[in-house]
Order: sequence, then C-alpha cells, then structure tokens
Amino acid sequence: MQGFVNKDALATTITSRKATFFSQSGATLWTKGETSNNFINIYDMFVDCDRDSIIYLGKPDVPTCHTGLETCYFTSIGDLLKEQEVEETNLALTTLYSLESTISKRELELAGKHGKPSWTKRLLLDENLLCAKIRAEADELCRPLEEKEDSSCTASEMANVIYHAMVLLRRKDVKIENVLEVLRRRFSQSGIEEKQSRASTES
Ligand SMILES: N=c1c2ncn([C@@H]3O[C@H](COP(=O)(O)OP(=O)(O)OP(=O)(O)O)[C@@H](O)[C@H]3O)c2ncn1[C@@H]1O[C@H](COP(=O)(O)O)[C@@H](O)[C@H]1O
Repeated sequence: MQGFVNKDALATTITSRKATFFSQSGATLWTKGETSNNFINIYDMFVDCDRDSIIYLGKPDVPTCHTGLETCYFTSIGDLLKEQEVEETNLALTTLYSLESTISKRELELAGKHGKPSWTKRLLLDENLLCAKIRAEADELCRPLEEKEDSSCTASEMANVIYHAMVLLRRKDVKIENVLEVLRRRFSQSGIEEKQSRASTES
C-alpha cells in the first residue's frame, strides 16, 4: 500500500513501530489497524536518495489491501488498457454489425407486399440512386475540409458515407467483416510500401 506521511506520522511510526500515515483528507494522523486491529509491524524504514520518499519495511497482521489481497498493486496497466481497447472495439463492431443486420432485414422485407416506407429499401431497389448518394455523401464529407469550414458536421457526414456504403455492400453481398479483415491485414504495411510493391510487380 501507499500513503502520505508528515513529520509527526514518521515520528509516531518510529516510536510505536506501527505503520502510521498522515490522512490528507482528514488532516490527522492515522495508524493502519487502529480500528481493525490489523497493524503493519515495522522492522525498518528507508529514505530514498533525495529524501522525498520513504519505504516502511514491515509485516502486516493480515493482508494489507482492503480487498484481502497481499498487495494493493494487483492491476496491471497493460491489462487495463487491453480491457479498455476490447470494450471500445466491441462497441464499434456492435454498431456496424447491428446496422448491417438492419439493412439485411430491409432487404428481406422487400419480398413482402406491404411494409413501412424505408430509405434503405429505396436504395436497395435503385442502384443509380445508391451510387449517386455514396458519391454525394463523400463529397459532403470532403467539402468542409476543402472550404475550411468547421468540423461540427463531419461525424454525421461520415456516418452518412458509412451507412450508404454499407447498403452497397449488401447489394454486392459483401459482409462488413470482410472489409474489417482487409483493414486488419493492412495494419502491418504502410500504404507507400504497398503501392511500391504493386508498381514493381506490374512492371
Ligand atoms: N444510418 C442510416 C442513415 N443515414 C442517413 N440516412 C438517410 O439517408 C438519406 C439521405 O438523403 P438526403 O441526401 O436527402 O439527406 P441529406 O443528406 O440530409 O440532404 P441533402 O441536403 O444532402 O439533400 C436521409 O433520408 C437520411 O435519413 C439513413 N437512413 C437509415 N439509416 C439506418 O438504417 C436504418 C433503417 O432505415 P430505413 O431503411 O429508412 O427504415 C435506420 O434505423 C438507421 O439505422
């Protein structure tokens, strides 16, 4: 565990041989174990080279961490970052898969005679409209950059591009997972290297 000490906390630890700290929130001295009777019995203390940190060397009566583990430092930063990455990746994938599934449902609904009006159905039935929309939405995504406008609509323009392109994927019977797989395969190679390797095989 880690705690703060002031001069009094250190003096108390030296005389009592029980790990004592200074509670910054309560502005009081605090001896670990004073309420639970689970003390840390101090054998020695070390200060570092510039004397701004101290190690208490002691034996706790029971595991020090309130979780019951031997140490409070049981969470690896690497694991934490991985967990966060996995959560973010799952959310992104769930969004794309869910949109893909809605688009597929709309395609199935085309077979039925009646059904709610649907933009997806209109796109699925009219490839000229679909391609025109993809080009128009891509243009709308680029325009604020070219015309130095603010980026308040960029996320929404990108969503339009993705949605319309995903309807095209459905028409071509290509899964979003196939697209993601291609992107993953490209992780290990720069675009410049890839282009150069194409030029050398083409010549
Ligand atoms: N993500 C979208 C989505 N993004 C954009 N759009 C529609 O795409 C159309 C774009 O056409 P427009 O160019 O006229 O719209 P605009 O770009 O705002 O207008 P302009 O000023 O550029 O002309 C609008 O009707 C939007 O509502 C979308 N329509 C549907 N979806 C998804 O598909 C699901 C099913 O939708 P329906 O098939 O309509 O039931 C929805 O619940 C959404 O999850």
